[in-house]
Amino acid sequence: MLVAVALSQFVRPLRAARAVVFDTDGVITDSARVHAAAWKQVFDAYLRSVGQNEMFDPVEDYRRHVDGRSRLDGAAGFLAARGLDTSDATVRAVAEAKERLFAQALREHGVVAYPGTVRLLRALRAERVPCAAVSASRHAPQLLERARVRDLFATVVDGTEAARLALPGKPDPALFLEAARRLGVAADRSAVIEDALAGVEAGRRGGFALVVGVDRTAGPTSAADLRARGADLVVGDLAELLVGEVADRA
Ligand SMILES: O=P(O)(O)OC[C@H]1O[C@@H](O)[C@H](O)[C@@H](O)[C@@H]1O
Repeated sequence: MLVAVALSQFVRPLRAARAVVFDTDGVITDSARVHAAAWKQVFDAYLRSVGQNEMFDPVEDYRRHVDGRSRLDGAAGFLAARGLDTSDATVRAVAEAKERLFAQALREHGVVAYPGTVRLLRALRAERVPCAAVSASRHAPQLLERARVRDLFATVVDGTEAARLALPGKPDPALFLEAARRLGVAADRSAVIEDALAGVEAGRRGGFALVVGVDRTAGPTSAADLRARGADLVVGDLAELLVGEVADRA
């Protein structure tokens, strides 16, 4: 007797997902480094102005205090971590300066999508698994358009939507849950793919069936940190979620 076996293109942990929610900066588009560079320029100028010698580390400080958080939360988070002034005026001034630099960098250099992410998105589309893009950033729709991947997502929940709907930022799961709701699939049947520690924690707290951590920095503890915050699986590139690629860096 012949038995039909459905061959999946996806690695085993992803096969049960009926929807996939992607973070944007650093997962879909190569823009986390653009944010980090803009933050560094602004924080360093501020640190010098208040007589501090230890500058902003665009890998470690960014990962721990800024990545995945809204513009104001990121500014306040880093200043608080250094024990500096977190008054509304200072936080807003720093955040606005960063926004000017980021917008200028986008105009001058643009942004691209990671090829491995595009491969995964196309495979999900071929298997009719709906996908959403989520971001703390108000620039996310523009980034997705400029990287020519906007049409691969059924919905986008970005920083502007979060403000309009009064959704709390990551590590609260509200943005991811809103995305799953729009896709019409429960969180416990959906996967979240995130590179930020705050975002991985949000996926875990939201009760998602699978939380994939993306470790682009490959630092000494970066994969372990993603796991500690709740990642079930850590990959360096999203193509590793397709069969035939190596998945899950320990
Ligand atoms: O200032 P924006 O574009 O609204 O972005 C807010 C935040 O968006 C997050 O996705 C980034 O990780 C942060 O670095 C950024 O600060």
